Amino acid sequence: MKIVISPDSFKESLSAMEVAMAIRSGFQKAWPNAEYCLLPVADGGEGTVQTLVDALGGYQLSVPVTGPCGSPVEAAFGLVEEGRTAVIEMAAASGLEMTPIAHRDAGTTTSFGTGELIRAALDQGVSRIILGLGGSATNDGGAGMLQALGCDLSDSAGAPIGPGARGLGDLSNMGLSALDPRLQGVRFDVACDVTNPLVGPQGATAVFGPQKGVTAADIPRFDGHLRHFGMLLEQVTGHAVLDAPGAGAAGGMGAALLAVVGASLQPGIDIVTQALRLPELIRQADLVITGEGRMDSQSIQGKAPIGVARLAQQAGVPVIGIAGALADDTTVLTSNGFDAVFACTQRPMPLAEALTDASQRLESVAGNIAFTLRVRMPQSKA
Ligand SMILES: O=C(O)[C@H](O)CO
Repeated sequence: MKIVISPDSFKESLSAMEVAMAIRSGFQKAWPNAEYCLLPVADGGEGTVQTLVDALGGYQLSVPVTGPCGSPVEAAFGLVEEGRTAVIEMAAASGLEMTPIAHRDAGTTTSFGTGELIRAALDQGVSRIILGLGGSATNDGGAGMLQALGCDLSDSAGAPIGPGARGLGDLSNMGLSALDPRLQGVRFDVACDVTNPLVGPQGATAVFGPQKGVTAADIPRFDGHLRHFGMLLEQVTGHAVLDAPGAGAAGGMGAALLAVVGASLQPGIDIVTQALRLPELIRQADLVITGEGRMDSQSIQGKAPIGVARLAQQAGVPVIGIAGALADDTTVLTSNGFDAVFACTQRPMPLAEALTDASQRLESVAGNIAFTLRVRMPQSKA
């Protein structure tokens, strides 16, 4: 039996490779002789650089940039294909995980550091940038990133706007004449973790703002700032961004990249699975297992496990999902490719407790699933 194990990370507790290894350990208890193929995936968010550097062979460079809260941080990006392609994760410079809970305020957090990371890649002379969007601490539409690349975003008095979603509220003018000229010679493939639009009920602020500290009262205001920003982007660049799928990824950074550097926005999982040759490997498998820290209705907006499940479904190979936590109504998952889904918390517990020992819990549930797969119901009782 050949089993492909392709999970995403369990955020804030296990890397994608650690998840894959825990699942394999559990399965080996019941299926010690199965052939296991561990291919951790990512969806454009945190873990994308590591996954692609491992798959394509390359190395990482670390540079100092501005963190989401304005203080200096070290952020790494990958160089693959003999240095011709850079792989950047916006979450490395402007991510939610690097932002302490008490400082998660999308009103002020900035994507400036992502722009600095892009500049560092340009310094290496790359001709292609794969930029992973997702897991951001920001809701600034990528305005900070554009400023770091030379874009003039100013208020009605001509002063540069301040950081974050609040700064965006002062935006009056956009000028691209001082944009880094090296951007013109670079192809941008943007790997989005979601397909949400920039604004509206499914937009960046309404759906992902709350996890970045946006209060219910601030949602309409910040959504309005992003709409104004999107309209200005459309006016200045001629690119339609307001309804584009993926424009709302990473706090609206998808929109800025689409408009200003003519990026192609693709589901991150598609870019990653192609690089890993996952479709081909799944076709040769008997069973596929995937998972993520949480699987719910947000997962179907382009998250990695759904991408893996759909590949398995297309290949006619059974696929099981394992998550730290699941949607109350799991039919949203079973009607989108999964044959079965399991949560690995066996009793109610605080999140902090669930995050510790996640590996053991995962191994234990994987073992139970594996033993269940050995059970044969007598025909008469089936
Ligand atoms: O960063 C975010 O806002 C979410 O991961 C969606 O892209």
